[in-house]
Amino acid sequence: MNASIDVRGQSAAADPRLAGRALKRVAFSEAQIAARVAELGREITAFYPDDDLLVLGLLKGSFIFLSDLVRQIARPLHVDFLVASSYGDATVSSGTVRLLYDPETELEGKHILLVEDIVDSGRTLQKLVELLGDRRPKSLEICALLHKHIATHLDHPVRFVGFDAPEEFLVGYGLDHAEHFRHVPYVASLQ
Ligand SMILES: O=P(O)(O)OC[C@H]1O[C@H](OP(=O)(O)OP(=O)(O)O)[C@H](O)[C@@H]1O
Ligand code: HPA
Ligand SMILES: [Mg+2]
Repeated sequence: MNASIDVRGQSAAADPRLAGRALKRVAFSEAQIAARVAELGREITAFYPDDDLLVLGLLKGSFIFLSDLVRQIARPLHVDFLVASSYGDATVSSGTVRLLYDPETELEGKHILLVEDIVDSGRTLQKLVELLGDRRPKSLEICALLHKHIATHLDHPVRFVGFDAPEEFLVGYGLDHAEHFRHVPYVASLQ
């Protein structure tokens, strides 16, 4: 295992969750994430004027972020999920975003907040924004924990961003590589 120690006070070496798999360095520690998620919750609470907010979590990657984030939003809301996949076991997008589950909730006339773990190539977001836009929501905003800022073809701004992310493949706090590392409580670069 690579024994590099994180400069932000958390180490990915000697973490029993990794089962001997190497991670290069911690990019965002548990404490940093918790503080930023609380700030995002305050920003989102202040942003929405009335009661019909539907928070749509994009699975699988957003499952931890979403569950932490909604507990920091101090207003009524509903939660539903979308499931999409494009990476499989790879560290680059396959280019095809497969929608595996579509929410049953009526979206028309509602404020929708789509919650993503990471915006990388932007393909996933672009496809979902087109799909959700067709359902005539009252508003559609995006909240992403991590944004690599390399997407060139996003029609819709990402209104709420947790952290600007390095151009490295990141895992932990919901993000996987070949389904490993989702339960790691910090975000680390793979290699
Ligand atoms: O901006 P993009 O290049 O499209 O990448 C971002 C998306 O890719 C990942 O999903 P993945 O296909 O790995 O599915 P998962 O959430 O189940 O891990 C990630 O969780 C985002 O949803
Ligand atoms: O950096 C990443 N890590 C995990 N999943 C991802 N999906 C797109 N980019 C990433
Ligand atoms: Mg994935």
